[in-house]
Amino acid sequence: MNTRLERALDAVTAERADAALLTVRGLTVRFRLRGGRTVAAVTDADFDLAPGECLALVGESGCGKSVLASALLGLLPGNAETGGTALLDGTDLLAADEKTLARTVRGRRVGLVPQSPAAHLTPVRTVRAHLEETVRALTGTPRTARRKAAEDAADRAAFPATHLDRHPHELSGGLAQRAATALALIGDAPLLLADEPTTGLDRDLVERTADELRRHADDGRGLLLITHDLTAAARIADRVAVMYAGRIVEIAPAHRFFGPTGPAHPYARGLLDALPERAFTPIPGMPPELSALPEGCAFAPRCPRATDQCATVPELRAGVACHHPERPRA
Ligand SMILES: Nc1ncnc2c1ncn2[C@@H]1O[C@H](COP(=O)(O)OP(=O)(O)OP(=O)(O)O)[C@@H](O)[C@H]1O
Repeated sequence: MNTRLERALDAVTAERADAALLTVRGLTVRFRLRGGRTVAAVTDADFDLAPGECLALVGESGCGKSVLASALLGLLPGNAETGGTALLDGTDLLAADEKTLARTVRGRRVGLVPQSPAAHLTPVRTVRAHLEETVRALTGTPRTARRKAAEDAADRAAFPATHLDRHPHELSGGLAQRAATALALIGDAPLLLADEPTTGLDRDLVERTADELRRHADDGRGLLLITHDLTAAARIADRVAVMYAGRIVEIAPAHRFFGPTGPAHPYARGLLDALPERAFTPIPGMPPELSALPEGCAFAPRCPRATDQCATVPELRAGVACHHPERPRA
């Protein structure tokens, strides 16, 4: 990609960020464990999401992606302590009380495709009953039109009409995932959090689901796509945020991240190099325990570029939190 085109795309990205739908600043989540230990699940996350934008949140298992999404919906367990702000259209999601979240936020202003869909479906109700009830609760569609609305919702998420009368335990993981996506799309919430929405799907369904989520964003909604699937992220994301050990370590336009320029953070480069279609070289070592984080940059023990300077935590500057960011690959 030539630099003029890159600059033009960067300008579009910057313009979008000016009109943020969601503004997250200093989002921090700590879990208090018995015996006084603390899990630093999310630390100082800052990002914006504009209407019509898809931000992909990527990173290895356990780095805090789902906890961040749960914090935005007020769905954290009792041992969690949350700090920072997350403004959605004037409401601070982190400060809102349970009544506000239940009545006006969840499903209506913030939709969720949960990571474990089976756990979010009621075992004794069919998929059709789930869909019709959600249509009733979120859209006020009259009874006579609910059946059709439920079938349309299923179709949007590629859930087969032939399986609508099945119960959750009769669904494969991929079908449960599609049912959860159908439910999440019903309220047409301005912000959609999709936590691993393509897990358990074959590649063609991954693409179909990702494209449907992208269309949802194209209609002017914000989409936070939490995923391990960098191929799905490359397909639909406008920007990519990379988390490592609870912190966002890089946030970059997707065309730069996945294009010839590549990411600047050594961890983000490692994630891409681990892909089978790239170098297929895993990052050595393991992420640290979030209850025993090292001093300084948490990636330093695995980083080929680490120096003594990395004994202090690098701030996120110009989209990257690293003392020794990689130079762009021309
Ligand atoms: N209730 C809890 N009490 C203590 N620690 C928790 C709790 N819930 C989550 N954690 C910890 O928070 C960290 C972040 O978990 P999270 O589920 O957000 O990771 P993730 O990046 O979404 O991983 P995955 O992709 O595997 O879902 C993990 O170390 C997890 O063990």
